[in-house]
Amino acid sequence: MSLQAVKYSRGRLEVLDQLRLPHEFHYDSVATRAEAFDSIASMRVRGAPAIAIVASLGLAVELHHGPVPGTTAEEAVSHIDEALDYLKTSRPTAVDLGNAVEQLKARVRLCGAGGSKQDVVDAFIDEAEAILERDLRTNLAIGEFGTAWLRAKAGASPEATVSVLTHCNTGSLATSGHGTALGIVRTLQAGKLLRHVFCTETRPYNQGSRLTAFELVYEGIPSTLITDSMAASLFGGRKSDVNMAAVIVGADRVVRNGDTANKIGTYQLAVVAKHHGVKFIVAAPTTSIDLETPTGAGIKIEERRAEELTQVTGAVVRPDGSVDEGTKVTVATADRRIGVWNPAFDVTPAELIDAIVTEKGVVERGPDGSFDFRPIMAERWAAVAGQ
Ligand SMILES: CSC[C@H]1O[C@H](OP(=O)(O)O)[C@H](O)[C@@H]1O
Repeated sequence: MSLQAVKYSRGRLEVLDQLRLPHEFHYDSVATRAEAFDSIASMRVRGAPAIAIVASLGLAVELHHGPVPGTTAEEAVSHIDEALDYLKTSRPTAVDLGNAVEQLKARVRLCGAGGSKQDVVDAFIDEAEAILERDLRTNLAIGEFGTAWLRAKAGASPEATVSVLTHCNTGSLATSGHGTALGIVRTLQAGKLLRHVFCTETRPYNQGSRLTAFELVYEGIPSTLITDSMAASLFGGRKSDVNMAAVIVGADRVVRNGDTANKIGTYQLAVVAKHHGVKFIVAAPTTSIDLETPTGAGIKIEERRAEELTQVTGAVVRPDGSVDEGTKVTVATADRRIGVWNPAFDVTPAELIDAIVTEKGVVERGPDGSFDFRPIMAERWAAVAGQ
């Protein structure tokens, strides 16, 4: 049984507050679009698929309890469109949220033509619940495809188990369950192909040390936590008994040529992996693929507030190691504060990625150094090409 980022039944959504992990296990009730927005923007819930799920279900719960303004189907469609446009602004980089918004809008528009106001509300709730239900199946398929690829291309076998490194958190706390990159780790473990998984701390939010380590220990998966700066030494000094086969990461947005936005620090892991001959694979549902953006240059990278770097776990650790709980830097001292640059993501160029594992199959980098998603996303390609 893995940890659950969300608990949902029709009319009720509870979201695990990941800012409190691993010290405290607390679920917030989310019953409105505003509560869903705040949970996402504050990163109490995070992870590209989980963000889309909470936004969709948070609005579904609000609509379930009503009242929904207006009397006609058209008024209901317009009300929902406005709410979805608001939720889409909660975090800009992960494309799953934008794709879920478009999927939900299309469903209610279809129903709005000739249906009643209640038909539109029911259609929205059904579609939001379908997004939740589909996510777990997607992650299990990613796990199977990724494991098969590692067996074929990285020599994973019960006789020659492999070690992998993962960055950030892409497990049950970032999805509806099983996970994407961490889903491949779970499937490797279930198939007795995993020797060891290394997870990076993933500063400054510490998704690795607070969330991934928590998931791995919770399930007894053999694992070691390292700081983000230790990866090169791990690969460079890797002993044969580690058998480091691949870096496996998630994605917030994969664009048409395969360039991939993911947690800050991913790009440097790709460079180090290339230097040391370690495979580098991205695990992402097709809902994380944005065919409308040609290259990584078109990806908006979210920048977050300086305090995420200057305050560690809500306190400031003084030079002598003592902790000052909740220290706030006042305006008077602002001129003495260090400048901070805090991009939440970076872009790994396609040329550094060996394969992108989706629920519809694995796409490998082509001879021209980019990726061709047409074989697994023909319909979406046609729609984009037709624009
Ligand atoms: C399957 S989660 C994908 C992706 O989302 C995470 O970002 P954040 O924790 O800021 O929401 C991270 O980049 C994961 O790789």
